[in-house]
Amino acid sequence: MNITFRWYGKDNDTVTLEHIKQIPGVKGIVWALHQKPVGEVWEKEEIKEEIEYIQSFGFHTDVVESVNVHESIKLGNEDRMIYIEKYKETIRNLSEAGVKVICYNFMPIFDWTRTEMFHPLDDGSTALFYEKAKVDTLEPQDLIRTVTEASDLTLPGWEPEKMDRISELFEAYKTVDEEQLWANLEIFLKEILPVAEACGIKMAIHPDDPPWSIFGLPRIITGESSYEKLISISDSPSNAFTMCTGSMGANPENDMVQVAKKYANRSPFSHIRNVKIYENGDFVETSHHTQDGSINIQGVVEELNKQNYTGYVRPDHGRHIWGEDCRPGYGLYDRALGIMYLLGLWDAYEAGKSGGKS
Ligand SMILES: O=C(O)[C@@H](O)[C@@H](O)[C@H](O)[C@H](O)CO
Repeated sequence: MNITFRWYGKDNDTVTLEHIKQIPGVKGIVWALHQKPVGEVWEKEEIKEEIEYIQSFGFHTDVVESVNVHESIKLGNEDRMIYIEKYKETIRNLSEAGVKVICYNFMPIFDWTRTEMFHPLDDGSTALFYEKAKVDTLEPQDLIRTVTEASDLTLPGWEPEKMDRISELFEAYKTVDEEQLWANLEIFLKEILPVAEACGIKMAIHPDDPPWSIFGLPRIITGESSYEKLISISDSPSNAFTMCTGSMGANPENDMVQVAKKYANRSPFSHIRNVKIYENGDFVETSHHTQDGSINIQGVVEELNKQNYTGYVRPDHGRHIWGEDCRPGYGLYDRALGIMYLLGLWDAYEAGKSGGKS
């Protein structure tokens, strides 16, 4: 288990690399060029500058999250090949800089979706919250306002340029159902995977969050059957997954321990976090502690340990605790606590293997 921490870049995050350096066990920074418009090539010089800065703190820069996929590719527009070619160039440039894993998603229009960014919890902290009835009745514009007004810093996947084109995009997606979206993903994968494979890069697709359709938009990376379909599209070692316990696990039908058992070997990157799911379909993000949420985080780590998992792992969304003012879900403190929990579990399972000697 190679522990990493997501960081949004200088002047784009309330957390600094100096802070992250003080969390035990963190080996690498999960990074991206967040200022790049979606679809543009990430140039060698700008990649170099970013990774040199991160590496000067002693962190590796093996994992990029995300290189976002241009909407034209997901929609299957006429100009998609232009963006696919640019994506390939970015893959090549990242591989030259030593990157090993690129996380991406194939969700139409929105990235992760929540109805409240700072929902109060009983312990006095706040956390991201998804209220099903609200999403079922809200207009997308209202939701966009909730998400974008929650932070002065732009949230990936919710870029203002894209949000300005929202009606146009909804119109365009009227002709794209699940089957069509799969077909568009297949074209994208068949184009980029040979390039990624030649470069030794794993393309780790992130599950849809939440893993069901919202606002009538198709969502296809939702559970084990999606993984099987992805595998059937290409058996390239570069066709890989980001296992995200909190995204896929928000649907209680997805047993994340089983998912880890079956797919950890195809997941070079894992996001580990917990959510508490309510009977009405709402869910709230909790601490990583297994007993606080609905996901068996302990069982997932046990499974990863059994498999001697060497992939990259990061704690994911934390609560906002101790008065921290931060990006929604991306504070320092609760994610640092999450890491300590993951490391504690891991070390205990390791010690068990060697009869108590760790
Ligand atoms: O929930 C989050 O914050 C992340 O896990 C996603 O935004 C993730 O970075 C993207 O979906 C990957 O493309």
